[in-house]
Amino acid sequence: MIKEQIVVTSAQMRDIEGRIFAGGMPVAALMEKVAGLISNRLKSIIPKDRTIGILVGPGHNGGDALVVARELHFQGYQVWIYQPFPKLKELTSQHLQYAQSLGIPCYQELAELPSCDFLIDGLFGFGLEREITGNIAATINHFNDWNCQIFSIDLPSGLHTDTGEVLGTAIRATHTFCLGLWKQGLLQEQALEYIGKAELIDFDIPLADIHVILGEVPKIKRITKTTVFNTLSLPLPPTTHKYKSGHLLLICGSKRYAGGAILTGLGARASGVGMLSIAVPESIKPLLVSHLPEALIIGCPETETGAISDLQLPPKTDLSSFSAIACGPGLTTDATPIVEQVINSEVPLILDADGLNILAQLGTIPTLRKRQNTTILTPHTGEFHRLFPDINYQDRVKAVQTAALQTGAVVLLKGARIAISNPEGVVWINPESTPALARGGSGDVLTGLMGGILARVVNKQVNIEDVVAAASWWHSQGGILAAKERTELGVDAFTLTQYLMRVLVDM
Ligand SMILES: NC(=O)C1=CN([C@@H]2O[C@H](COP(=O)(O)OP(=O)(O)OC[C@H]3O[C@@H](n4cnc5c(N)ncnc54)[C@H](O)[C@@H]3O)[C@@H](O)[C@H]2O)[C@@H](O)CC1
Ligand SMILES: Nc1ncnc2c1ncn2[C@@H]1O[C@H](COP(=O)(O)OP(=O)(O)O)[C@@H](O)[C@H]1O
Ligand SMILES: [K+]
Repeated sequence: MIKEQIVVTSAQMRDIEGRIFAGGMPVAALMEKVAGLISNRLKSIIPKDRTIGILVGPGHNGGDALVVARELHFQGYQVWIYQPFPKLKELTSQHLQYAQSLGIPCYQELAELPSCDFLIDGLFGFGLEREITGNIAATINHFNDWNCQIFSIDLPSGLHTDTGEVLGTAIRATHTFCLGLWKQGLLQEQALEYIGKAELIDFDIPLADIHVILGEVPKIKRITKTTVFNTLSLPLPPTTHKYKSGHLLLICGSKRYAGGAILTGLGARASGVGMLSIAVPESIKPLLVSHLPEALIIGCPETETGAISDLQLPPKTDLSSFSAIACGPGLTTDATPIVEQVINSEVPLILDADGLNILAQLGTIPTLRKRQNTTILTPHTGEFHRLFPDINYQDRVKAVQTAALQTGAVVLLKGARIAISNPEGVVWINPESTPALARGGSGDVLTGLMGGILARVVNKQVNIEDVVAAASWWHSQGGILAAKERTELGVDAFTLTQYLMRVLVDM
């Protein structure tokens, strides 16, 4: 298990820390170690001639901040401390006393504060247990109005450690140094505007202690590069052939939405799948052939509205000839019988877009209960609500767990932080993405990419949720790379497909 993959709640973090202390590690020694690591990171970021304001809370988050203040003071930075609480935990109080004895200016009143270039937020960490109100809330709002960079220790003060919810008010950090293990709240969409750039400060928590509290296989994990690499099944075996590298059937597109079929096809191409077949309405077949010459384009009879009316596969082929099917982008809801047909097949299946809208019309849970093989659903929040009107998707982790449990499918909820669950409640969260992906068509690319990976590895004893996670990570990294080179406005869905391969090259 890799530390970067692990996600904890505040209760789990407290239990893990409890084991470290029970093992004999002195609390004060751990605080020195943690704060030493934070100070070193800060030294590498903040130029020497700058003034740093340190915000100190009543608990050990404040203690960490005071050790940081001391270390930066000795390194020659101009440092001041703001500590508005009447009562501090003992260790925190001792560090405050020592900082005062060193002559570091300490203030209790906002009005007295000098200006500064950077703020360090050590008001609250994972010990925040209730809404922030009154003076402290006003203080946080005041600092948010200062136009300077804020580094939060562990998490921005005011965020709920598990849900990322703002408890009254919260520091809007530009950087967050998460301590030891990733806190669940930092991966929730509602926290994103507060955490800035987040990084993990690894202070050597023994894996044995983590295992005791989280189990050998933790339920909630962050997707990392390693997850993806393990899933992609590389390098290719030297004696492979095209049918051993998977055969994906895409069912997508209509006269109205022809572009969606192209984007899904280009996403699938990037996966390296051995064989790609794409079923589309006959009238758009020439268009698909011109964009994807390597794919077998199956022109199907169409309805008056230009949707596929009959899945006319080539001779000697039926649905069971394919390793996986991805169905939905651009279909329109006129293709209902086609979606019913693939749901009734026994082939591993991804449903997206209109595939999901049709599933919702058919009745999500009873329809999926009939399926024997793997099903993956990839809704955005609108589609999720249509599929699961009774599930509250504010808590996205719980929402995907419930949806997966109810349907037996692997469920991916799209958004800034994609959450994925299998029916046993094992969750992956995609920790990094870019709003540059919030554009029409980028979901089609994801469906194709995921379909291709699924077809390649489905018979190789992989966990299906790992495939879904790998596709999500790869897709987001493609967006991040494209945005870096082309700005956040330069990542249209076609361009995104051109960056996917680059992600692997850089890996
Ligand atoms: N042993 C150590 O030195 C370590 C310290 N760490 C730090 O310790 C932190 C956890 O420390 P604590 O458990 O002391 O908790 P915090 O420092 O997060 O805050 C708890 C304190 O805030 C008070 N409080 C909670 N909610 C409040 C509210 N809404 N308004 C006013 N006061 C409120 C509590 O009564 C308590 O005094 C971590 O976040 C991290 O920064 C660990 O990460 C690493 C190890
Ligand atoms: N704010 C955001 N930050 C990061 N990724 C996003 C954001 N908004 C959307 N995305 C991603 O963009 C894709 C959009 O997919 P979708 O909503 O299906 O669009 P479409 O159907 O037009 O292709 C998904 O992968 C989603 O996770
Ligand atoms: K903090």
